[in-house]
Amino acid sequence: MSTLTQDAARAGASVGLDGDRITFRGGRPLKGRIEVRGAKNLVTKAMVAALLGEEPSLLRQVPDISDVRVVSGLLELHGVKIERDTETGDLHLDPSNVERAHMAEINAHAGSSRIPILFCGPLLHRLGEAFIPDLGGCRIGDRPIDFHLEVLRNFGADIQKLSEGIRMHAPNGLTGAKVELPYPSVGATEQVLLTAVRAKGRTELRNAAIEPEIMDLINILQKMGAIISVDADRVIRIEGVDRLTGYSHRALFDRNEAASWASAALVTKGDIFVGGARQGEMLTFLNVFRKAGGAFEIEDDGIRFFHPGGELKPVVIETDVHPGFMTDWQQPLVVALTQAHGTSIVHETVYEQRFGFTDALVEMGADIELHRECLGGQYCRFGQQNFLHSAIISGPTKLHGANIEVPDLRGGFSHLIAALAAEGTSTVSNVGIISRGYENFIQKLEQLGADFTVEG
Ligand SMILES: CC(=O)N[C@H]1[C@@H](OP(=O)(O)OP(=O)(O)OC[C@H]2O[C@@H](n3ccc(=O)[nH]c3=O)[C@H](O)[C@@H]2O)O[C@H](CO)[C@@H](O)[C@@H]1O
Ligand SMILES: C=C(OP(=O)(O)O)C(=O)O
Repeated sequence: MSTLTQDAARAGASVGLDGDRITFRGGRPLKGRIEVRGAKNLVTKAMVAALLGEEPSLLRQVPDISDVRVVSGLLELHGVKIERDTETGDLHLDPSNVERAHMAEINAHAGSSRIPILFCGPLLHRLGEAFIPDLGGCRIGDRPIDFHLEVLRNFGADIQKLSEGIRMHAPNGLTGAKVELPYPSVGATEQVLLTAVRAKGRTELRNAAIEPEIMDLINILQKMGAIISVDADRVIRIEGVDRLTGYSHRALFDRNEAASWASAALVTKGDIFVGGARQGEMLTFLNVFRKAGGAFEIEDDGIRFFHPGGELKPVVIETDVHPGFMTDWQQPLVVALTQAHGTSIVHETVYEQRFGFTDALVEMGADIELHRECLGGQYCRFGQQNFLHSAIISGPTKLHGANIEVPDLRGGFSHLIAALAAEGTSTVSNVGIISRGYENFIQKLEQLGADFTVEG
């Protein structure tokens, strides 16, 4: 069994997906209402933040996704008591008895998610040492952790790389530092936040990421007693405090899931009301969605995304850090762009290998050419290298059914919606991965009228 397949099986099993393969009969518009709950990219970090508190925390709107299960498992190994109500989405985390966990038990979670690297600061504060297994997450580039390790060294951590995982100590505790990131990495910014809040003295972070999920993590840390200020020029300042309490927080909605369903509505000529979606965090997406010919209506309790009839239009997009066009929105939108009249260009500047999913779309009839050059106006780290990180999509092209294998989370969702838009029957395998970030996607597809069979 390949590691990818193992990931998929683990993810699928954890959400009760009967099989790892779905056969779709395409051509029906997706119509109806679905709900999105807390963001995968916030909830998992908020769970780690609970480790820093001296009292229990309550996180609300937690989705039933496999990344949440992986992080719950790791927290439990460290003695955090977790109670979960999947119906309401309430998650109670009690960190009163944080303890050392066995390396072998932690290693059982190796390759499951990227979140374990964020345990470093909280565990160093609580226990003086931490062991971090090899990370997982989507294979959409090399995804090094050099910024994280550099940040932790700046705070005073002593780091040892082992054949499996990383071990670290902080014999003299952790002390605030001045840090400048080479690139506004989401994870490295969170690393600084989760470490600095209880470090001795002040921390100044330059070139920080400012994604909405990071702002919501800052909200949580402030509720716990942290002192954090955010300047307009990507500078975050943190004054370390001696103790933090628990928190009670309603998690920010998953804007990436919402954008994915929006693209599903566009490509299937459908009409989807995404309950829980909000305008503010999706401004950049909504502009592009409108330029591509999609329509939306913003309500107090969600956003209706629909194909208003007429032709879809080509767009030029460069993915970027917030407030730019989020890289996680790119893959589902590319499927819709195969139906636009004209040539679209997508320049991926966040990950060097995020177009692997397009092979399957080409097999289904899409006209997509990948290029090594930066096909966009902005500086990109991948330009002078051998990475196929720009795409030219010419449309409209009829999509027809095919047998395809899901490569990663967003690529997988893209394959589902391509199969739903295609003429004829498609079999999509390795679908368990999709449960990493899309709660109850099978039930949601059913609610929206998709025609499919889950196979064992
Ligand atoms: C669980 C989670 O929240 N995942 C999100 C998070 O991933 P993640 O936090 O892993 O993404 P980063 O923002 O850190 O990565 C951005 C870029 O920085 C590079 N880099 C990062 C760290 C490092 O130590 N060295 C380095 O070179 C990466 O290879 C990548 O090219 O932000 C990404 C960018 O918005 C999203 O696509 C992911 O959905
Ligand atoms: C890349 C993603 O996630 P992760 O960082 O968890 O792999 C994603 O959510 O699209």
